[in-house]
Amino acid sequence: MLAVTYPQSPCTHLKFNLRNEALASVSYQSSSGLLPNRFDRQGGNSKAFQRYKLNCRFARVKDPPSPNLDTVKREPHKYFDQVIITVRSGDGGHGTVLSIPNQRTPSKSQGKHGKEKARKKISFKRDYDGSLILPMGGHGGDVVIYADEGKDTLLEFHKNSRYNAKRGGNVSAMGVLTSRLQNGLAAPTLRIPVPLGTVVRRKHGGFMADLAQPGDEILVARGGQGGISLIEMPAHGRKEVTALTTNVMRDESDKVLTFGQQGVEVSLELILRVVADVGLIGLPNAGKSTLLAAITLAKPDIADYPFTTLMPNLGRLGGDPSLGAGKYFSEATLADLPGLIEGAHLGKGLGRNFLRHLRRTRLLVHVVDATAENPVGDYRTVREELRMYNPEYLERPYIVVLNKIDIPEATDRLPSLTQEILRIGRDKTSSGDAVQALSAGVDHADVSGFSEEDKKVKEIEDYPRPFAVVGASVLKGIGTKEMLEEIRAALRICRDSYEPLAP
Ligand SMILES: Nc1nc2c(ncn2[C@@H]2O[C@H](COP(=O)(O)OP(=O)(O)OP(=O)(O)O)[C@@H](O)[C@H]2O)c(=O)[nH]1
Ligand SMILES: [Mg+2]
Repeated sequence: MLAVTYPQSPCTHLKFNLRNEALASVSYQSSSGLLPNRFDRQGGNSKAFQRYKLNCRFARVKDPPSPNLDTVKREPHKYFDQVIITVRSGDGGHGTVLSIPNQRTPSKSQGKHGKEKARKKISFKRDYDGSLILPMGGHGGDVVIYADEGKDTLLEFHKNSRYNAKRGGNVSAMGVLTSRLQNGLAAPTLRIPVPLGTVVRRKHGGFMADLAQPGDEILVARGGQGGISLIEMPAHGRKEVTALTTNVMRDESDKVLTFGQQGVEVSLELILRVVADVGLIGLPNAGKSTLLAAITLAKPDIADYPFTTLMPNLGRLGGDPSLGAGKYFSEATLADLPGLIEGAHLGKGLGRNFLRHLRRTRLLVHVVDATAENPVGDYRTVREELRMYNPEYLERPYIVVLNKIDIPEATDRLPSLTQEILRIGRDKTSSGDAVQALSAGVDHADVSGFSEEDKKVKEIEDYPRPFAVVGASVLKGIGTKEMLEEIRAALRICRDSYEPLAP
């Protein structure tokens, strides 16, 4: 079934079956009214969308509208970071059947020159052991997938999901064996570039490769071998076809074939895991994209509605001048991820799809909107989502940015919010992991005097406290310098404690 969207009415989805008959037209609004059209189009895993999907399977439109195909555009696939492609390596080129040319014995009358001429005629290509070398069909093209720094997304694979390598060339000559016969041309390798951090898996099989570094590559389909050539020899008054090698293909009647081997077709799943040093997380609208735009050259979409960011944006942080040029930490990559909401680990919002991008990050920057109704509750929600998705993410060093402190209401709350957040999580003296090294360097606020309720929550919230909590307005540039210093300091420590990064 093909889902199409009319550009004029972004909330309308028309379902078509393969014969292009419309099955139903659906229009819906989110109940909260919060979700913008862009989310509606992309957020197919929202409950509302799934319910409608089920309903519309049974609904048939009596008079299917005949859409003007020029105005219909395919809805972009929501899983931009996951795609299935089919690749096929090239078939091998064919060999041929050749006959030995007539080699008349020179007569005595031809003299010395005649004998030499006749000898030249039979100087075919021979192997080291003297056996004849017959030309082979060209090797079919292999298919290789490689990591390319110039690629950012897998989107193009949704438009083109089939890749065929070329077949090898046939042996061009037919007929008589000569010394000049060439092998068929080998087909070039089909090289498919993918972004760094792409994992290649067989569709119905296992893991094949993790293309994390520039130049990483994997041969996913080997081209077919070129067909061999046969030689026709006169034997007992009739001609018999003989293969000069034992490595031959035979048909059902045991006849030796000169056909090249067929290429192979494989379906592959490509999964993009963003490779970044720092992952920006937080609820929708917290200001993650604004933060990225403030400290890097990236230009992500920013808007005052949730789910503005639909796919991760990457930005590069300039080198730390205090370390000097050429020092081991000169820059870091930041990934701004779509906002997480409660239930993200179950696939709500856009969350689950993107949570896996955190896997390759060393440091998390958790952005909290300090003007929100309950910033500490929001903070907890996101921590809880991380825990539900993968408890290891909770152990990852992180910094909390209390954002939007340009608004007076947030400025007033900043000290109390900072205190509250610093009280959540594992005590710096409790046994821990490498993150403890980070916590040890932090001058945490006074955490004595927990209430009973706090103590209970602490049991669940058994994760390290943030490396730092900073107040900032990334929009107005307030506190961004301090925030950057904290990010850099944390990254320096991460580099020391977490080499090499787990794949
Ligand atoms: N007053 C104020 N507004 C801010 C600040 N930072 C961001 N905003 C505003 O908050 C809104 C959301 O900002 P985004 O950067 O798009 O938020 P986001 O976290 O990337 O949102 P999603 O992509 O939806 O997850 C925009 O209108 C920003 O202008 C800030 O420091 N102060
Ligand atoms: Mg954003």
